[in-house]
Amino acid sequence: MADARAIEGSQFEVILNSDDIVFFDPVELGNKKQFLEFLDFSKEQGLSGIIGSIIKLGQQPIGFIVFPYAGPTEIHRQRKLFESVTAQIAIIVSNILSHQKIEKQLQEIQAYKQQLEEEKIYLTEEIETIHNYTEIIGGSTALKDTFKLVSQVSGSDSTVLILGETGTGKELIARAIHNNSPRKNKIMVKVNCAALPANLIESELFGHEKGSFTGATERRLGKFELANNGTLFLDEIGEMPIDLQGKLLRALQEREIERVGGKETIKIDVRIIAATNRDLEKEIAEGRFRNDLYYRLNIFPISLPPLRERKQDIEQLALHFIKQFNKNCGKNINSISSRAVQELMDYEWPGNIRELEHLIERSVLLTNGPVLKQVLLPPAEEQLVLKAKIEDFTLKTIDENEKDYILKVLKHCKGRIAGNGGAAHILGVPPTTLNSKIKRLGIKREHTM
Ligand SMILES: Nc1ncnc2c1ncn2[C@@H]1O[C@H](COP(=O)(O)OP(=O)(O)OP(=O)(O)O)[C@@H](O)[C@H]1O
Repeated sequence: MADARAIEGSQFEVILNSDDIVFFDPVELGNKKQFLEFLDFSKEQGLSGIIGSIIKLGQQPIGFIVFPYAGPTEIHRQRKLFESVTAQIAIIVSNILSHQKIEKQLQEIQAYKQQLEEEKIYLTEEIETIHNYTEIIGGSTALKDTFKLVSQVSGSDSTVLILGETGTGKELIARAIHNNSPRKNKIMVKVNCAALPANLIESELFGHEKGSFTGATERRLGKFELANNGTLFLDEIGEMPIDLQGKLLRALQEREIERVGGKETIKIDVRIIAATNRDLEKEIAEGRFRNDLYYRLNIFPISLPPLRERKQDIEQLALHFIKQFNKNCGKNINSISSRAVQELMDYEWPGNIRELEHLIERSVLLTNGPVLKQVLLPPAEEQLVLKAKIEDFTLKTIDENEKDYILKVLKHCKGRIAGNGGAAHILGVPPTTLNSKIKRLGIKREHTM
C-alpha cells in the first residue's frame, strides 16, 4: 500500500491511469527510490524490468500491483494469466474491505445495543419508583404562578433551576417541563447528586471506558450520553462535590464530554434541569458551590413554595392521596372529616407534600369505613421541635435573634435575672447589662413567664 504522496507524479500514477498492463524498463526507472528493491530482485531473478497493473472491482479502481517481469513481449503472451490474477486479487481486497465494513457496523450496533440496554435498565428502575407523574394537584395562587413559568419555559431548550424545600414537588415540576417540551419523546434521565459517593459521580455522569478504574469491568455510558437528545435532571445539585462542579460546568459550556479513562470527546445535546433545596447563594458565600456554575444554571429559576405557604392545597392533595392509596390498600374511603382537615391545616409540614403523602398512606391503612377521621400527625412535643427547626431557618436580624434567645433563657429561669443560675449568670453578662438589653429589645415581664 503506497501513500498518496508516493503515488503523485510517480510510476504508480502511470499504472493507476492506465487501463492496460504497463511495463517499465530499468533505464526508465533510473534510481527511483520506490523501485530499487524491485529492480534488485528483478536482476537477481535474471528479469529485465517491472510491470504494473491496476486492480479494479467492477469499474472502481481499488489498487494496483507491481512485480518484476521478463520483458514487454512476455506480457502479450500471458495477458490472460495477468487478468485472472488481478481479478482474484480484486475479489480478495473487496472481501477484506467488506469484512472491515461489517466489523465497523457490528461495533456501531453493539454501541446502540448497549445504549438501549442501559436505557431499558434505567427506565425499568424509574417505573418502579414513579407512581404517577402526570397529575399535579393544587389550585393555589402559588401553584398557578409556577404553572405559568412551566409553560413559558417548556418549549425552549433553556436550562431551568428549580428551588424549594424537600418534598415540595421539584421532580414533579421537572417532569412536567420535560413532558411539555419538544424532547418529550426522548427520556428524562435523573441523577441524584446526593445519593452517589463522590468517587462515582463522575463516571455516573460521563460514563467510563473498560479498565479505567478498579471495578470498571465493562465500558459504561454515563447519564449525559443516556439523556442525549432528551433531558438531564440533576437533582440535589447543591450536594455535588466542588471538584466535580468544574467538570460539569465544562460539559455544559462545551456541550461535549469525555468518558472516564477515555480519549475521544463525545458531542451531547441535552437540556438541563437542576434542582436543589439548598440556598445556593449561601453555598457560594461559604465556598461550597462555584458561582460560575450557579450563573450557568440559574438561567430560568422556578421557586416552589413550601406547603405551609399554600395551605389551601392541603385538602385537595389529601383527597388525591386518599384516592391513590384506596387502590393500593383495597379501601373505599371517599371523604375526610372537617376535624382532620383542620388538623392538617394547623400543622407546619416540614417535609411538605412528601410528608403529607406518607401520612395519608398510614392513615388510610388504619381507617375502616368510608371517612378518614384520624390523621396520624407527630405528637405535640415533636411538632414543637419541628416548628423550632423551621423557625431556625427564617431569616432574622441580630436584634431579633438576641431578643429570641434572651426570652428563651428568661423563660428557662422563670424570669429571674440575678443570682446563681439566673439569666445573667447563664448568659455570662452582669445583671445591669442584661436589664438594659431587656429594656432596649422591648422584652416585657409577662413575655418571660
Ligand atoms: N402538586 C402535587 N400534586 C401531587 N403530588 C405531588 C405534588 N407535589 C409533590 N407531589 C408528590 O410528593 C412527593 C415528593 O415530590 P418530589 O419528589 O417531586 O419532591 P422534591 O421537591 O423533588 O423532593 P426532594 O427535594 O426531597 O427530592 C412525590 O411523591 C410527588 O408525587
